[in-house]
Amino acid sequence: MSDNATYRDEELSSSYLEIGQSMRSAAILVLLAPVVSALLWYGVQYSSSPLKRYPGPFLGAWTNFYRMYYAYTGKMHLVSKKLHEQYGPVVRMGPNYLDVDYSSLIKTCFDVQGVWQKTEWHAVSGAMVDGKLFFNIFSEVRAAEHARIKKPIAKYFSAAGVAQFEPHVDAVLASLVRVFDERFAAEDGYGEAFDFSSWMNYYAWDAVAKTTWSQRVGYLEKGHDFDGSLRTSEKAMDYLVTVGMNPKLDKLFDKNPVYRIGPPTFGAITNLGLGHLMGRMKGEDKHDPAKPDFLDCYLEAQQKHPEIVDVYRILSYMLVNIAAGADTTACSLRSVFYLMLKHPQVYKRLEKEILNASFSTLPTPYAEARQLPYLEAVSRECFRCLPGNCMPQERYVPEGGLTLPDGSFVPRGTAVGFNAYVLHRNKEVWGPDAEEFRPERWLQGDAESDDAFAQRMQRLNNADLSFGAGSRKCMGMNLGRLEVCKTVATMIRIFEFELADADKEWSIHNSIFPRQSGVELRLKRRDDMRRVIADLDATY
Ligand code: HEM
Repeated sequence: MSDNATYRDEELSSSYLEIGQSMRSAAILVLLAPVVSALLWYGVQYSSSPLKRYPGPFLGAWTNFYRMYYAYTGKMHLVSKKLHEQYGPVVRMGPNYLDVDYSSLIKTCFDVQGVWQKTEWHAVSGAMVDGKLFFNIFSEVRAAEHARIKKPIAKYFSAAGVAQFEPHVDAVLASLVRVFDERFAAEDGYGEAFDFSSWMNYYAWDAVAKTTWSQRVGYLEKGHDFDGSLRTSEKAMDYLVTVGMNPKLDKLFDKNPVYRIGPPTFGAITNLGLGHLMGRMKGEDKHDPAKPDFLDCYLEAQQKHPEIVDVYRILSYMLVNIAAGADTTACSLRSVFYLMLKHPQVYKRLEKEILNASFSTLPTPYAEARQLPYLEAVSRECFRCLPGNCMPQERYVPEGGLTLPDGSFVPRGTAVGFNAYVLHRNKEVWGPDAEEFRPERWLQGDAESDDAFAQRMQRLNNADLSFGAGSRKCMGMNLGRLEVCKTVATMIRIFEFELADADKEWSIHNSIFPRQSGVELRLKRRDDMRRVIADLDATY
């Protein structure tokens, strides 16, 4: 080969090399461009954010994936608490989100007019109906629309309104007593250990279904999640808390118009509700007219407000009862039994109060159970220690902004969140024993004057977020309290309880509702109760 030829070959291969290199560089540039742009975008957002002054975890200030991860783990309440211990009352946990531990702001941020709107976190639980987004009373974030759909049914949730549903709760409670007696009481002494956590779910779901359309779902009788709805509900809540931290992702997963990826839908319960609604409208859904249910009330609301209440709306009212009223009540009942039995002196005192009361009948009428001050104190302490909603209750700062107690100014459009689990442990509000389970804090002290007690209660009530506050306060609070109070009074009157393993701790997965598992109990029928249980069985 000549020198010339060699030279040309080298020249050729070097120009190929150059072309190859520049193509590689171009490819790297193409690949890097989005990353660099994203970093630039994040950088500009970060450095220009008015929330930059607030402390918090580094990643939280950059991306919502930080909160999303902890929501997914079910430990958000513990993470928030730890961050507040580290950083103080205001923690920036998201690019546009401040988690605050100031109960003095509850009145402002949870206003009764609804100026402080819920964030899109809640809207993730909206559903697609005929290609349109449909929001229920919980998920509707627009204040005016929320007020419009709430108005026709609000009165049925008042204390007097829910009193008419008590016979339904009695019927399901009587079944709970019978099922517990048959399955878990021994002839003499305590029976086998059982999973109280699951049974409270069965009970609460059956009870809220019964108050809503006069029929249980059937979990108590069957003794398991026979139609899969309880598992579906857990998955739907897991989805809501996780994707709710990054609501744009909801358009990809749930509201995707091309292909819906998830979460699972409440098919079985929706069909059950729809069946009752259609049946009732045709006069085929038999129920005792002397025992009205929510569905009767919603149909009455339709008569009075036909422009607001159509068939879809009635179904939505019914389903929100189940979604918002079942797990919350189950969680509250688990808390009462677990925390009370973990503190034997509390159990002894409550047992004494209940056994000394002479109830006119069993199940204990709510009007009688609510007269027991220690029972009320124990329930409130349980709501405080493990609130039924352990995720932050979020609102957008409206026009005019918000001045925090430290004097700093938070601009309009910022999301602020109040986690009841954190606020209920604030030592400045609840005292140095805020971390302790101490029902006595809800009672008048021996040396405390009436005035001082009233003032202290006022302070505690103002700081209590167990049922939310303002225009979006829990609509079912009166029913939830009725169920918890009479269930505890009835069960303790009829049975003695103990923890299967006094040293074992429960586990909690926070998915809005703090789902407790591992609450294993044993029970024993009280000596004088055999006859009463037989009578209950015959009556209900
Ligand atoms: C002890 C049991 C209960 C607890 C601890 C509880 C707790 C709560 C909390 C904290 C909220 C506010 C959530 C937020 O703002 O993000 C709420 C809202 C709500 N709850 Fe309950 N709840 C209970 C029982 C019930 C029951 C039995 C029903 C219905 C039958 C119900 C229906 C609702 C509804 C409809 C809302 C939305 C209210 C609105 O946005 O206007 N709850 N609940």
